[in-house]
Amino acid sequence: MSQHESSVEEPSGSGQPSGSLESLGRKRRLEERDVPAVSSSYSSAKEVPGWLKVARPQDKYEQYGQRRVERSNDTAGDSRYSKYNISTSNSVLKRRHEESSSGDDAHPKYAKYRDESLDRVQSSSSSSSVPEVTAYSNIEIANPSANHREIRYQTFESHIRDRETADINNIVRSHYNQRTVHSKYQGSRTKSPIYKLRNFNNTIKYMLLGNFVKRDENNNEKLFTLLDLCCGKGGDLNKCEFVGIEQYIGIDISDRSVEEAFSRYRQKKARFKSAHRKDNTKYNFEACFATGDCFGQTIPEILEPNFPGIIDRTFPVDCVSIQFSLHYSFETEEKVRTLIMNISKSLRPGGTFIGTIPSSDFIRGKIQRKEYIKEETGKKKFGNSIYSVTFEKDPPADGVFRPPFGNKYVYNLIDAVDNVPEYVVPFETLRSISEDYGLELKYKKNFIDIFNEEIPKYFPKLNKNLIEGMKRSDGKYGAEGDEKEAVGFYLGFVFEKSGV
Ligand SMILES: C[S@@+](CC[C@H](N)C(=O)[O-])C[C@H]1O[C@@H](n2cnc3c(N)ncnc32)[C@H](O)[C@@H]1O
Repeated sequence: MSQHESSVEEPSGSGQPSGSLESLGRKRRLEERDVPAVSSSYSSAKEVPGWLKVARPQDKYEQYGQRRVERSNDTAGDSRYSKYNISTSNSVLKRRHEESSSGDDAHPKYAKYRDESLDRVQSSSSSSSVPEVTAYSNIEIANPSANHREIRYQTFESHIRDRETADINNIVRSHYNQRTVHSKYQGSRTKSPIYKLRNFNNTIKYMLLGNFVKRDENNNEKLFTLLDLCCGKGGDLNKCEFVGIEQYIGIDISDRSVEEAFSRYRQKKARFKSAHRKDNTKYNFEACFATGDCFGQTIPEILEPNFPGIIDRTFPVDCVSIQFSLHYSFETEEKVRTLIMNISKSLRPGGTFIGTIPSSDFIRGKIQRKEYIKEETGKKKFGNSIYSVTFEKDPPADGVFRPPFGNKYVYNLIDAVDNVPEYVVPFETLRSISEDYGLELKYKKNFIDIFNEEIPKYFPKLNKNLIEGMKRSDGKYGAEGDEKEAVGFYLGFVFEKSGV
């Protein structure tokens, strides 16, 4: 989903002065550091930054367990990786944009901007449903405004062939790759029909991250770190500056999105690091980005080939954030367990797992109250002018999905998500699996309630443009009409890693 498409860039400058979050100890740590813990300036794939050139104990990786990855194994002889069956060759560091060109159905709407290679999804039998792991560091992104004149706003539609037969990873990757390319040319974001909705969703994420991303006050040695799973185009980078983190690690399956996220980060990265003169319009944290499948690979499998030593140097982290994405994992129990294991093993005790997902309570209510229509195809559908949910199979009359995995629906959000398959996330199942991995539920609330409860506190803290972008027709702030129902489809949650 995506409102998820929160790739909404909020208006620039929404990074909040984080002076209140800075303890003296932290300032000292920053001053004393002479090498960044996660460097953004890897000039080539072969160069390993100095801070990573350390011996690392093998058992650090063992906490993530063993996963099978189908790809060429050229790591023979390196016993550290044998249990993950992952490649350490430089070949995996190559950008993998060479999805072969299909030359298919050019859409007149943005044909001139078209990257035809993005249209085709790979066949479901292809082993590439697990992406090759790619690190992003030294990437040149053309400035689109230099090449194309902005004429009018063009709403987004994806063009995915083989949609019916392709597997979810391929559909999702193609969709978000196309979305990323399109967003460069579509015109001013303020013209989007869901501009207000995006601002609303961003505000919710500010509130969740602002309230629940906490540094480890008992450990002055560790840098304040956030792992952003399914990070998309880096729509939450501003929020990370807002909460004052020191290190950011972003992973997404869409290589175009990861490229874009890195490009955005690089453009706003503060050049000089000084605890005394902090430029709050810039990113004062270090970051790295990688492509990977967060539901099918372990975090070391994704990160280590590109950033050797990163697990030992930067994990466990203080927060794992997964925004508007977890529902894609509910295709199978195995995917959900892989994801939750990744999250739990990445977190320090007391660290938080923060996410936003469609609410199974909301979906159940719609079904129980029979607030749906039957399409000509016989499929049941609910929604309004902004969003729609179309069930693949008849939903259960009581709205309780059993078994809790693989309950597919197609989600549509105007100008953002174009009929992409998603899966119902029965919240109790998420809670129970999370508990299996030592994650305890701390907070769960519908978006409307989060907004109403938190807005008095956040109104003075957030960027003015973001707030103004939520102005309703009655002069108040928040969501209204069809947008209100569309945002009410979502909930925010927070789990905490148990232990000391
Ligand atoms: C709606 S977007 C959300 C992006 C970002 N979290 C935000 O809030 O702006 C969903 C993201 O999930 C990513 N995604 C879906 N399945 C994934 C997977 N298995 N592994 C990694 N990323 C995945 C998509 O590529 C897409 O960028």
